[in-house]
Amino acid sequence: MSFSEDVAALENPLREGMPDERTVRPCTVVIFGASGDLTRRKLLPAIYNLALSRLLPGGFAAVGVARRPKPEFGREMREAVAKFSRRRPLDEATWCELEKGLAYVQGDFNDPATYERLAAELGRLEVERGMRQNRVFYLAVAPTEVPAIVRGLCDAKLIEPPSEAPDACYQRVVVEKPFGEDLASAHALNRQLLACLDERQIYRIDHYLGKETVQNLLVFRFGNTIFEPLWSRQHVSHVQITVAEELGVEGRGKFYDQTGITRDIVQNHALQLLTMVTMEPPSSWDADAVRDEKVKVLRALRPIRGREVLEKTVRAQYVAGAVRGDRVPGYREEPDVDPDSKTETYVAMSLRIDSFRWGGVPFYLRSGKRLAKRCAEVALHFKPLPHRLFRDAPAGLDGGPPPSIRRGEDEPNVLVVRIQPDEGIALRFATKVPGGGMAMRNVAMDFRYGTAFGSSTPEAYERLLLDAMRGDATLFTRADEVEAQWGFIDPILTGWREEDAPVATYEAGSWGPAEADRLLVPGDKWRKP
Ligand SMILES: NC(=O)C1=CN([C@@H]2O[C@H](COP(=O)(O)OP(=O)(O)OC[C@H]3O[C@@H](n4cnc5c(N)ncnc54)[C@H](OP(=O)(O)O)[C@@H]3O)[C@@H](O)[C@H]2O)C=CC1
Ligand SMILES: O=C1O[C@H](COP(=O)(O)O)[C@@H](O)[C@H](O)[C@H]1O
Repeated sequence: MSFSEDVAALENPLREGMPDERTVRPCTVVIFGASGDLTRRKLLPAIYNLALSRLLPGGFAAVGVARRPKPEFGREMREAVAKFSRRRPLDEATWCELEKGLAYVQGDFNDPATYERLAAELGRLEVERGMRQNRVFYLAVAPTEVPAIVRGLCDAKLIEPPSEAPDACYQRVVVEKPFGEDLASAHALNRQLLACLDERQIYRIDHYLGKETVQNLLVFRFGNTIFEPLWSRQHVSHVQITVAEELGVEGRGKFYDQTGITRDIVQNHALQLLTMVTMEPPSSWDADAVRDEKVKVLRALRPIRGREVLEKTVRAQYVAGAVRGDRVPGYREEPDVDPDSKTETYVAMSLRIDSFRWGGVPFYLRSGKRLAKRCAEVALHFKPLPHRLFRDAPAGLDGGPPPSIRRGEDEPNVLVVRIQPDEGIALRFATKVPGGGMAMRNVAMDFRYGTAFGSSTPEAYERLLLDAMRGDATLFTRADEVEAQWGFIDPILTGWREEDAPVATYEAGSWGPAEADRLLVPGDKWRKP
C-alpha cells in the first residue's frame, strides 16, 4: 500500500475494513495464451496490482504459455504493466520481486511436449520458491483451444482430482469467455471439461461479475432494508439495462464478425446484470446458493423465438459517423470485416420474466459498439403517481431551478445503478421549487464510489484472479448457468437467421437505431445517460 493510500485508509471511515483478510496459499498462476492481448492488457496488470496491494501470497509464481517464442517475456510484461496498470508509475521494487517468479514456456497446446516443459518449469519454480502444487491454470484462449489444454494438463498429471483433506493442494482451471458459441457447443464444452475435471475445479469467468459495482447490486439490494420492498412489479414500471461502448471492434474484426454483440456482450455480461437485478435473495453468500438463484431467473426468462424476434428484438450495425468529435468508419469498412456482413454491432430487446416478482414488467436491454458514450447501467423506472397534487414548475421561472434540474411532469422516480464509468447510484425524485406556491422539479440523490472510497478501485480481473486462488467460485458462472444463458440467446440468433430479420443501421456516435423505439411500451423512452 502506498503512503497516500495508507493515509486515505486512516482518514476515510468508509474505507475501514476494506483490506481483505481471506488468505491465499502460496500458488502458481499459469496463463495459457500469454502472448495474447488479454494477458498484456488485463491479466499481468491485475497480478501486478495484487502484488502492489500485498494480496499475493508470500510464495507466488506466474508462468505464461503460448506458441510464439518470447525470449524477453519479462521485459514485455513490464512494459505492458507500465502501460496498462491502473496505478502508475510502475513501482520498481514490486515489479522486481514479481519478475523473479515469472517464466515463459513456448509450445503448441496440441503438443504433449508443451506440458512436459511446463511440468519441468513448475517443478523448478515450486522447489525454488518453497511452494506446493497449488496451481491456477488460466485459459486466456479461444474456446476451441480449451479441450486440448485441459486434456494436456490432465494427461501430464498437472491436475489431480480435488481432495477434501484440509491441507491438500488444489488445481483449478479458469476458462475465459465466450464459453462456446451456442447452446450445443457450450454443452459439449461443459461435457469435455467435466470428463477431466470436477465442477469445483472449473471457474468460468465473466469479468462483469468482478466489477465492484456489479457486486454492489447485491449489497444494495440485500444489505439494506429499504430498497428490497420496492423491488418488484408492485412498484417498478420497467427496467432498462444498457451496456454501451464508444469503442469499435479495435482490430478484432475477424473475431467480431463471427461473433456479434449478442454473443460477445448480451449472452454473458448483460444477462449477468439482469440476473443480479432480478434474482431472489440467496439463503447465504455461498457460491451455489447465489448461482441457484441466478439460474432460476434465467429459466424464467420468456423465450423469444421464431417471428417474435421481429417484434421483440432489433439488431443493427453502425455506419460511419463521429464519436466524441472523431470521424470513424462504418462497421463494414473495418479491417477483416466482410463488406456484406450482417453481424450486429447493436442489439436491443424487450424481455419478460415470468415470475411472481416480475410478471408484467418489461425489461429493456440494449448494447452497442460505437454509441454516443461509454456507459453500463441499470435503471429502475418506478410507477407514476396515482394522483398529482403538485404542478410542475414552468420553465424559465424567475430565479427558478437551473436547467440541470429536470422538469417533473410525467417523470416518475428512477433509480440508476451506474456500473461504469462514474460508478455510483442515483435516485431521481421530485422536490419543491423554493419560493411561493408548490411547484415541483426532479433532482437526484447521488452516491459516487470515487468520492466515497477513493478513485482507484480494483479492476475486475484482480478480484476474480484472487477469488480463483482462494477457491471462491461465487463470482464465476456454473455449467447450468452458462447453458441457461445460451438457452435464451440461441432461439433469438436462430430466429434472426430463419426470419431473415432486418439489420438496421445507426450512425457511429449516436444512441442507436430509431427502430429500437418500437420495442417500448407507449409512454416509455430509452434513457440517454
Ligand atoms: N482481449 C480482450 O479484451 C478480451 C478477451 N477475452 C477472451 O480471452 C481469450 C483470449 O483473448 P485474446 O488475448 O484477445 O486473444 P489473442 O488472439 O490475442 O491471443 C490468443 C493466444 O492464444 C495463443 N494460442 C492460440 N492457439 C494456440 C496454440 N494452438 N498453441 C499455443 N498457443 C496458442 C496465442 O499464441 P501465439 O499468438 O503465440 O500463437 C495467443 O497467446 C478469448 O477467448 C477472448 O474472447 C475476453 C474478454 C476480453
Ligand atoms: O468481454 C468484452 O468486454 C469488453 C467490454 O468490457 P468493459 O469492462 O470495458 O466494459 C468489450 O469491449 C469486448 O468486446 C468484449 O469481448
